[in-house]
Amino acid sequence: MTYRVLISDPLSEDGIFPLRQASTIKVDVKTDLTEAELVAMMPMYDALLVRSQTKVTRAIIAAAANLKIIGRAGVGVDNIDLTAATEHGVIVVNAPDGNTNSAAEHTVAMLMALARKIPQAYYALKQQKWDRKAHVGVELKGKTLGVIGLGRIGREVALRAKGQRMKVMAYDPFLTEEKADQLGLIKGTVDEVIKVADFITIHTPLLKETKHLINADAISKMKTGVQIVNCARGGIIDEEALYQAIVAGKVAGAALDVFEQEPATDHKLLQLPQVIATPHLGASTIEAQESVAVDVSYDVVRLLNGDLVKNPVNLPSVPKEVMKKIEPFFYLAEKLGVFLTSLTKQVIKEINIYYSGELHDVEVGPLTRNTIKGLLKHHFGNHINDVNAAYLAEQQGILINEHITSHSEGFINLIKVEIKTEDGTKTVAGTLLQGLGPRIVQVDSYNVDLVPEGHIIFIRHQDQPGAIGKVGTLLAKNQTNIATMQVGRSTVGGDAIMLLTVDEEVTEQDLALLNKTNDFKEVTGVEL
Ligand SMILES: NC(=O)C1=CN([C@@H]2O[C@H](COP(=O)(O)OP(=O)(O)OC[C@H]3O[C@@H](n4cnc5c(N)ncnc54)[C@H](O)[C@@H]3O)[C@@H](O)[C@H]2O)C=CC1
Ligand SMILES: O=C(O)CCC(=O)C(=O)O
Repeated sequence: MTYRVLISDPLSEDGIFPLRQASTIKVDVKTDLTEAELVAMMPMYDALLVRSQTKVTRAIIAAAANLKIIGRAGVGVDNIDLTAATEHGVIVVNAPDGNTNSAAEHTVAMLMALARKIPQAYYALKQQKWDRKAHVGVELKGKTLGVIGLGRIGREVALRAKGQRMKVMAYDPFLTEEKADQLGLIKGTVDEVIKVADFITIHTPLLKETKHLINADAISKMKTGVQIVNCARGGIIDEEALYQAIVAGKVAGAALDVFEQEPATDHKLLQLPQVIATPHLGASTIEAQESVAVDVSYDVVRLLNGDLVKNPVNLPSVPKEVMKKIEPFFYLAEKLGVFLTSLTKQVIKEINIYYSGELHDVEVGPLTRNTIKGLLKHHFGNHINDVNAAYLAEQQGILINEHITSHSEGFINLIKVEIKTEDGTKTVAGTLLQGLGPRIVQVDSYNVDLVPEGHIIFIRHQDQPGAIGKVGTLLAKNQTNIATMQVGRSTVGGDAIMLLTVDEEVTEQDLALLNKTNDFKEVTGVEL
């Protein structure tokens, strides 16, 4: 099998060696494609690798029938329609660490260039103007740098600013006093930071909450003469508000690597002498480009080999050691879902999954996704996978609850799945027996011992003499051979179940024959 990978933005050739050397992968590099061209080409590709130029829209994702993974060689994934990717079961990965250093260095370069008006002086000198008065700057030493967003890049910038003997005050929703002390900086709220800072640098992602975080109101709270650096994302600063504040003399200068609309060649901010700018160059170093390309390439190779990816964006990442513990349960979880959903034709309203025994202290999210996949496979076929299982369930209005209990009913580990439908509640439970593999051990209130695979006939009936014999005789008429059989009953003569495994796929004729007798309350074929 050969997988096809499309690289639609310029990536470091040295960085994509993991793809080039994989014998099962064919790489095409085609840049500057329009959306329509991508829509037309995508059906033949299994993976798409981009930087920030390609806008991976819903239309492109919807057209990509074979697409399994989108790799973003960089941090920000705002050029990818994540909702559409999740909905279509396409995993998105990025390279969160590869360009941190380059982006931090670029920010510091912009900060220093801004403080000392280096680009303006350079530009004047190139025009043969030796004007020293016009380019008097300010020192960084002793000034306060306000850092909004203290993630990977923000932290590196803060440390470098301390090297310039600046005071650093930062805001990040995850910044604790302890962490701030360790880093030698002051923790503040956004308002506190922007009020005291002489220079402000932004390092958040562009989110609903951060869009126009720096707007006219925020600027009005800043010191007159403040200077602002944005090497994160255009759109975090309200560009019109910044323009007006610079013209009014409130903001003394701005250094911008990013713009709300890129490319931004004729932006009015660029007309202001107080604004210095670069065309989104934060990550543009040989080292960063090689590093991010290597990281996403390896993740594409991992996924296409059926392995776990390292940097998923639309799936929580699970540490390797946890994954090792829960991976053996994936099969069981999915089969419990398939089994249970086969027993009802009603719409599922609620799913409760109980994890117990040795599963009580692990990250069970991946198991839940496998269970949901099993439960909904019936409706969504191969379209459902780990990436979109929870999303699709949510879209159907199904309530999903995970319960961690210590009560494992005598088993070392137990997964119990309960669904609520118009019909009432149905449950199935399974365990992983050491050395023996997975078993279904409970169906509703009946204890059973069933290997969850193959062709199964599930029957609900009244406990009475001859019931078992009748099933054997009827199936024999269709030449259907029973491999194993189990019965369970609530009380003598009460409600009972039969679980038969048969050699071939359960046919409509088998079910029709059993149903015709009216001796059985429910007859269902289950394919596991
Ligand atoms: N100019 C360029 O070429 C590059 C730009 N970037 C951009 O830089 C930004 C930061 O990247 P990283 O540090 O790698 O990301 P990160 O994920 O490590 O850090 C982002 C931080 O922002 C914080 N944050 C989220 N919402 C916030 C809010 N409302 N207020 C304050 N903080 C908030 C998060 O808690 C997190 O600590 C991203 O927007 C990324 O796309 C990254 C690399 C290169
Ligand atoms: O690919 C690039 O050069 C942009 C890098 C960037 O903005 C990011 O990684 O978020």
